[in-house]
Amino acid sequence: MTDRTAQGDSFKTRLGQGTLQVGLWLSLANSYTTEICAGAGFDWLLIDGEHGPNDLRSILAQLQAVAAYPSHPVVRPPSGETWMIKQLLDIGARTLLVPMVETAEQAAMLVRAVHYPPHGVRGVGAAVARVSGFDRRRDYMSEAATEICLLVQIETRLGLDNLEAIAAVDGVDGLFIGPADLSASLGHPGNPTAPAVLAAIDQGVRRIVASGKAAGILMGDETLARQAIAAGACFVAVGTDVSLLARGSDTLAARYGCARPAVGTSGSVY
Ligand SMILES: O=C(O)C(=O)C[C@H](O)[C@@H](O)CO
Repeated sequence: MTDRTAQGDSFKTRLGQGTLQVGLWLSLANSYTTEICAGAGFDWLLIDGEHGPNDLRSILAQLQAVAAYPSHPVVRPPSGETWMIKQLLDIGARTLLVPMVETAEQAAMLVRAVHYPPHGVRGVGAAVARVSGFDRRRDYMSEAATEICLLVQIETRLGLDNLEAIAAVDGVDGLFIGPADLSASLGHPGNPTAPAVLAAIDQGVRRIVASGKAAGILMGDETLARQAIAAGACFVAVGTDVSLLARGSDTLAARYGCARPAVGTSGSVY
């Protein structure tokens, strides 16, 4: 697998240094479009198994497609189930973004899920898995702990309340604010740009940075993305494959007068 870990320049290393890394969100669940996006040069690419129609095999195909490029793949499972995490790590995901983390206890369970005993509960099967190069990497078991990067999503009122306790969990490498879910949890569903939500996002990013952990976010609006970066966010997804295709095709259709009118009035930041 291609990664910059060997050169001491991995996504995880740069995360620890607070170096800005710009990403793209991939929800199309397709290795062909993922490869197109990998060629664009983003620092990282989020393969979304929570809301994108992915399964283990489609995530595997996308990891294989990205491997030829320097962009670092981050995989989001639908939830933080231990068995899902084991399967994703075995197919070669090094960095996971787990949605809906609300307590320190939940974060500690996730840390245990990504590590082998005695520090965790990850099942041992790397010898037959892609992550070890099918046992051609004999040092995988001893190196896994330093390579794996665990990111958790803060996207509810309870998660915000417990932010410092979650950040204090050893083994959590970064905390990522989810504006869509957070806006719903704060009483503004479908409106992540409501002033109260934007204030909570700004405060959340600053609290994560103050905790010493890396802060991340998805923000497709450039002004808001740059505000998050100014507040200290260092892994920032700035758009989605879906919106690039949808807005690009809308725009082209409109130029020839065949666009369908948009429905509804609420704006999206994605
Ligand atoms: O809550 C959020 O925002 C996220 O977690 C990202 C969304 O899931 C993303 O799919 C855009 O809606």
